[in-house]
Amino acid sequence: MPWPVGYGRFVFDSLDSTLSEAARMLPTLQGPAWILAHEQTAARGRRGRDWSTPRGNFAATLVMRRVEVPGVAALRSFVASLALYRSFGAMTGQPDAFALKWPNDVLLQGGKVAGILLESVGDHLTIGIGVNLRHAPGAHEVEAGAVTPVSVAGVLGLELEAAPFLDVLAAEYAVLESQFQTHGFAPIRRAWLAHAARLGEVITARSMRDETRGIFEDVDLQGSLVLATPKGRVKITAADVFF
Ligand SMILES: O=C(O)CCCC[C@@H]1SC[C@@H]2NC(=O)N[C@@H]21
Repeated sequence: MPWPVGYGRFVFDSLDSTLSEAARMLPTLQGPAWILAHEQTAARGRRGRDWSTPRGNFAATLVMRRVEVPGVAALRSFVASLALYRSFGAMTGQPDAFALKWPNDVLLQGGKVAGILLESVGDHLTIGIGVNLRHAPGAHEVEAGAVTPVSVAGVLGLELEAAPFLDVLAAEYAVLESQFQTHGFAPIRRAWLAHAARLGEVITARSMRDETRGIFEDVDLQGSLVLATPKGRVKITAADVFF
């Protein structure tokens, strides 16, 4: 797939974090850009957690100017996770092995294979993407009850390389980004839901403050998780989901 027109591409051997490098590079960038590192020494995950990137895994950040209000810009986590889903399908030939977990994890045969962290830097948005291509942390390294981490190599026996993975992901992302800009979130949401894990099943959403258990009914047009609970429909804007 050709590299998408208008996007920068920067590849580093080792960085503290591609998110941090994106923030440092911002003043020099002319347009949206992808920043890849073959190793990260101080990577961060969602909710202040660490993220491990040994060599062989994929770590990249897409940085772009934020033109919408923050709530709309944050919907790009769905654009990015859908692009990841499509890239996995294209690179492995096994799309049905993958599923999407709200808000933006990708699962491979039920285990977490990729995560996304969105950050705002002034009027820019950075979308950090980590994929366990070769290595996955041990189950004891993640929160109790969390989905077990897995790698593409461990589950499918395929040894994918980070740079070609970036080329496919950047192309898939650019197609979806232009769809998002033209048609808004609705088609992205529909496509995302078509690959959602545990839709129609009972799940638990846990935030810093509370825990809600209910049937995973929908993701609304604001990207909120909609659970049907004994007390009625509950919309959740930020939480971790447990199965
Ligand atoms: O907690 C999660 O699931 C999100 C993990 C995001 C990790 C990626 S790796 C590339 C980018 N750089 C970072 O420091 N974090 C993100």
